Amino acid sequence: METIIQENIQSEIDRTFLVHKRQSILNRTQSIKERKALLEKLLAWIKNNQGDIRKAIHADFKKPYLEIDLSEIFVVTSEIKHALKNIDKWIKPQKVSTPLPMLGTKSHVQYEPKGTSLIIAPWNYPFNLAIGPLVSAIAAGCTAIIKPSELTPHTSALLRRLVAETFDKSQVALFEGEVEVAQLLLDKPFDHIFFTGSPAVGKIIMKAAAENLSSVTLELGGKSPAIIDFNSDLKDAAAKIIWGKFVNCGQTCIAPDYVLVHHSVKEAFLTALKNELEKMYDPSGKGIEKSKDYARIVNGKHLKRLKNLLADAELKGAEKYFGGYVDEEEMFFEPTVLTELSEDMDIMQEEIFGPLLPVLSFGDLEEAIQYINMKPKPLALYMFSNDDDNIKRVFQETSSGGAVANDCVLHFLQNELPFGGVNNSGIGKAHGHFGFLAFSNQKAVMHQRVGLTASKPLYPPYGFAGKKIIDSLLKWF
Ligand SMILES: NC(=O)c1ccc[n+]([C@@H]2O[C@H](COP(=O)([O-])OP(=O)(O)OC[C@H]3O[C@@H](n4cnc5c(N)ncnc54)[C@H](O)[C@@H]3O)[C@@H](O)[C@H]2O)c1
Repeated sequence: METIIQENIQSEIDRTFLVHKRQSILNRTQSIKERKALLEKLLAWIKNNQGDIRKAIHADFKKPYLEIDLSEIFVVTSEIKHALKNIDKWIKPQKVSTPLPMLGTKSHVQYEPKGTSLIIAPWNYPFNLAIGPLVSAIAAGCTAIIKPSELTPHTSALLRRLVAETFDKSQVALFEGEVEVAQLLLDKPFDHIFFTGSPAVGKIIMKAAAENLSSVTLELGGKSPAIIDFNSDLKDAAAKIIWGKFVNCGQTCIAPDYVLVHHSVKEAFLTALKNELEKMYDPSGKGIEKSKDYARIVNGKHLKRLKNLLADAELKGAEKYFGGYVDEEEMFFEPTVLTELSEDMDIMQEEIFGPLLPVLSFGDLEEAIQYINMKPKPLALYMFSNDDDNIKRVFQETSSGGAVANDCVLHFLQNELPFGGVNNSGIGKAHGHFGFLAFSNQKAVMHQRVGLTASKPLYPPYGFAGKKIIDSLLKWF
């Protein structure tokens, strides 16, 4: 039975890929007006179905409506509006200047759609991370096949409806399913693969892409640090870290993974963390599990993984400063702050991706910088300080996909910035113009008129005239 289903999906994938291959060639002459029309249709669908989007994501892991509106819907609608506003500018061929040895020629960069694209999305922002990259694919003129996460079935079903009601199958298609479906898709020679997920699966994707030399954008994860300098506004920093860490129940790729706080303000910072946590998630004092503003863990497997991280840390000497309560039936995991950490704990090696926050201290900034530089490069780095020189120093002496001073997570909303990681946290960039570039081939175009080779002196049989030209090139340029 399973084999028959597998064969059906296989033939459906084969057929869809072929259709997309043909369409992607036609798309080379697609007008900007056509691309804008597709984006406007997408925008209208989202506006008309906002209630259904909320319901689907909430059904998957009780994400609060306000968080859905901000981090799933607004992020995507602003991405679409930004593309609609800028697409004419992005598509325009870019003239380049002509260096002296190239006099007599004329050159420009032409943006052509890469062609067929595959978008593989994770579960943690299931709408945003499937549709956000689709906006860039459409803006660039690519066809797209989306493979949403199997862990958020309500959102996946909604995405299927969105695609069916908005696009012609030849432009955008969607395949739901488990890992096997992703693997069948990955056998196809896509022109570009845009993957969002874990570094471990990112490596599998890159290997599969290598078979066809498909280009890739890998939006991965990692351990993003937050540094609290001795002179920072502790109350403000604590509030921002509590929000950045516990929004979406800590299941955010750019959540601060752990905190490095200057030893002189550690106790005051921990007190501020506790105060801010209670203010946000337990204002009535009835317990955080009663809060409607706190999401749940996506499934039992992840809940168990987080419980194991906590147990391993406690076994090796970590102390719970706050939290630790778990209700398995409700998939509730209380926001938990840990101190007394050491490097042999799993929690200090793996991306946490849940509501556990280790707080470590450092003596001077050099120590914090060295600690970060010993680990794989993070997706984001947050620096809370009142000293601009210290901020500048940390940003210069560490490497991360993004960096924010005196806040966290917010850079995701800034469409003018490239979003993505570096090495272990990702390859390539997304959002706005950078997303458009990810799905575009930057074609080098030159027109010869009377340039270097026009009178053929550089061709064999080599003679005096050719030698003279080469000699002067070497001498003067
Ligand atoms: N950089 C970003 O923008 C960003 C955003 C969100 C999440 N993330 C990262 O994603 C991870 C969490 O999401 P997840 O658990 O859904 O990630 P995941 O890597 O387990 O899965 C992501 C997608 O890949 C597919 N997949 C899983 N195993 C596969 C395999 N062997 N072959 C082919 N496809 C496979 C899944 O079906 C899913 O659609 C975290 O590491 C997080 O940091 C990164």
